Amino acid sequence: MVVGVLALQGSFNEHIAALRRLGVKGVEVRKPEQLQYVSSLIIPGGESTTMAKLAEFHNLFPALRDFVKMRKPVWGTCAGLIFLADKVVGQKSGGQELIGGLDCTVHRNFFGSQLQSFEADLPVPNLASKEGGPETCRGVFIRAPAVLEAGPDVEVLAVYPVPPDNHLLQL
Ligand SMILES: NC(=O)CC[C@H](N)C(=O)O
Repeated sequence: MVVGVLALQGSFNEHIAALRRLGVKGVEVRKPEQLQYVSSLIIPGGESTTMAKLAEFHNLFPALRDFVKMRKPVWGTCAGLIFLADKVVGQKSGGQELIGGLDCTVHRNFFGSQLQSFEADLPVPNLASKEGGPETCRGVFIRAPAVLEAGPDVEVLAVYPVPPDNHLLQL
């Protein structure tokens, strides 16, 4: 099993290093043809507008969409999640190209700027009972997006509750 990591911009090195710690072979993907040699793909965090421009420049979108359509496993972290969403709000003017395939609406910068970044423990009871891991998972929210709506076939693994008086809900 070889896991591809989209290596255009952002935290691809960290994902490759995490795979190495797990004993899984991870390879950097920069060209469309490299997708043929990986069984699954991670799209890292970073800056989704920049990443989309680079993906467009390298003509990666058609191959990425085919990869998703073949139902091969794809993991999106932060900017990677934005890439995979069917719908995005809060885009820069002119919009940005998406891969799509994940039936959800994502707000690109829901939690604000870099200064508003934070960490929180998220309860993951279903994961813990199915996989036997810890009851919580540390969430790191760096200029983080939020999933505002998810379709009926999307399984939600963890939720970060936003208080009803939070300014973010007025966005
Ligand atoms: N940590 C991240 O990947 C942040 C994503 C960022 N909000 C974006 O628009 O791309």
